[in-house]
Amino acid sequence: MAETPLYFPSAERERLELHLPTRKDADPSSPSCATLPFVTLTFATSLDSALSLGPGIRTALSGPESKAMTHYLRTRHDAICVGVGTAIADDPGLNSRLNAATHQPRPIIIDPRLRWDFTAQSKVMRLAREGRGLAPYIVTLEEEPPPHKKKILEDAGGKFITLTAGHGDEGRTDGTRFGWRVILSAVRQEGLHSIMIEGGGEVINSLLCEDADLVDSVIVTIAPIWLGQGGVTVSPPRANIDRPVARLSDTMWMPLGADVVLCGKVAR
Ligand SMILES: NC(=O)C1=CN([C@@H]2O[C@H](COP(=O)(O)OP(=O)(O)OC[C@H]3O[C@@H](n4cnc5c(N)ncnc54)[C@H](O)[C@@H]3O)[C@@H](O)[C@H]2O)C=CC1
Ligand SMILES: Nc1nc(O)c(N)c(N[C@@H]2O[C@H](COP(=O)(O)O)[C@@H](O)[C@H]2O)n1
Repeated sequence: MAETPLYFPSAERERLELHLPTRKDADPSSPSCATLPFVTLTFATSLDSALSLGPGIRTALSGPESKAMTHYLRTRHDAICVGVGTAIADDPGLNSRLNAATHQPRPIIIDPRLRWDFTAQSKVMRLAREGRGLAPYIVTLEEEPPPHKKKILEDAGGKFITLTAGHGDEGRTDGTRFGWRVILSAVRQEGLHSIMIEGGGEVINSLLCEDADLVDSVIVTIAPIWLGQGGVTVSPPRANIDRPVARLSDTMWMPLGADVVLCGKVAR
């Protein structure tokens, strides 16, 4: 059944503008056009900092108004990133279903060991084949992904991006952690100038813990609900016991339906 398109009013679009990538970020003659993409960290959280009821449980937090905002953000970024945990748990579309959307973001899935079976009935591949979204770029450690998977992915316009693990391995012993700077630089090398990072918990916590300065803008939907213990939470490990991980400056709070959206920059 066709989904109803989402609407996001122009007054709210204008309020978000300061927190979004600009054309300058993609203009090679501009100093803003850097070697890394413009990074927006954006997710929906409960009052107890949970993204979902638990690993593997798709949980709707955003109301219709803030969901429309997220789909507007998807039209304003070249790429959209989630971890393999989210790809498996949610089977997300990662496209924009905004009314009259003219731009779709490139899904980037961080999947070092190729756990996600995108070849079966994944929504993101179906949308790509239907021309309603783009096929994913899958960031992996595997130097030789299975040829049949490679063909399916490439036929739809996607690809595997093989990176080596490095910088950031401290927190993991299995050697499968990419440094975020490495991931972002690979994304930029694909000609993508802006990326919204949606989650899930491990993606967000590792990004904030490793280098919150990589984040240019934060746009968080806060939903008026406590999910309770056992959820996937945003709570990055602290490098220094007596220092917070990061603080936001230039904050703007925007009520949207029953939710409130917090925008800000990581204070430097
Ligand atoms: N409320 C919201 O806005 C959102 C909610 N979610 C929820 O989050 C949950 C999934 O979160 P998680 O289980 O934490 O999974 P995740 O989506 O963060 O994926 C974790 C996996 O990604 C890979 N990964 C992440 N960072 C990596 C790095 N730097 N280097 C190499 N590999 C890396 C690893 O394989 C890791 O096991 C789901 O329940 C989903 O519904 C996800 C996105 C947004
Ligand atoms: N903004 C927002 N609000 C929620 O309540 C959510 N659960 C999420 N989740 C993120 O959106 C993805 C689903 O996207 P599709 O609608 O299927 O395109 C999900 O995978 C999370 O990244 N986001």
